[in-house]
Amino acid sequence: MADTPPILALRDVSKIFAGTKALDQVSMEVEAGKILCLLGDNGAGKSTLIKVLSGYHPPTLGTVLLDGQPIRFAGPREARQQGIATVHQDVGSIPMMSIGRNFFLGAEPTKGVWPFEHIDIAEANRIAIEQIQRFGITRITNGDQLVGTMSGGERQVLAIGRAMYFGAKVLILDEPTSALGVKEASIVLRLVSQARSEGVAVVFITHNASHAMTVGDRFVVLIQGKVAASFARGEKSREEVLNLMAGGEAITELEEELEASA
Ligand SMILES: Nc1ncnc2c1ncn2[C@@H]1O[C@H](COP(=O)(O)OP(=O)(O)OP(=O)(O)O)[C@@H](O)[C@H]1O
Repeated sequence: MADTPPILALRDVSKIFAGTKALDQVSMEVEAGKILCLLGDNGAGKSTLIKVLSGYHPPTLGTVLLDGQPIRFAGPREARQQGIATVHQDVGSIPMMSIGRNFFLGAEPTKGVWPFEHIDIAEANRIAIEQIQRFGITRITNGDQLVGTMSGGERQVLAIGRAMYFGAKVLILDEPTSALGVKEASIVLRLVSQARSEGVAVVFITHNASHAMTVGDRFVVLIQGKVAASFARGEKSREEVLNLMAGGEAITELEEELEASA
């Protein structure tokens, strides 16, 4: 039997903005049931890469492959329809909206027959609570509760759980843990590994090497738009990864400077 192609892949993708090469011949593969960590310092090109993967930007050069077939998304909606879900750090949730309404945002279950059809709030609440509880948020039991009362980690869980409930095949998580404390981050990391065990392909964008190394199967380090390193779990130490992310020399220079002044 032939090998199954990765769900999503980039082949020699470059993205050029008015003279700035944000991505320079990037190749990578996103596989079902695996967590691919995308690491890089500010300005390394992570946001641009997310936008290419999620259909916002067509690549200037190179190819995006979906299930092994070249594809040019017309826009983010088409990528979403293909099962590529992106959860941004601010998760786009509306604080004054209830958890149940937020979970469905426009896709609420309805009750009755037109013209008497109306949104089934009780059903929306029941499903939203069932899903967030499934992912470990057991303290919240009422779907009428406002999103604004949830912690940052809980909101991430709501957004990621929502994407999974609506059938995401690829989950692109943009810095999901960076604004969170240790305990909150661990709730999100647990959910990320749960998504993997349910067969979702996860792209985990972060500049936190420890978080990445806790859950990652593969790692891609971007420096100035280029893939500076690509390796599997266990192939590099945390120090090596940190060094790579910092561009190596900068950290070594700093260490020497600090040693000299000690
Ligand atoms: N729409 C755009 N027009 C012009 N230049 C852009 C555009 N988007 C990104 N860039 C440039 O591309 C480079 C990579 O930016 P990008 O935002 O992808 O990096 P990043 O790794 O996501 O950084 P950060 O973590 O700070 O968001 C930067 O030099 C940036 O100025």
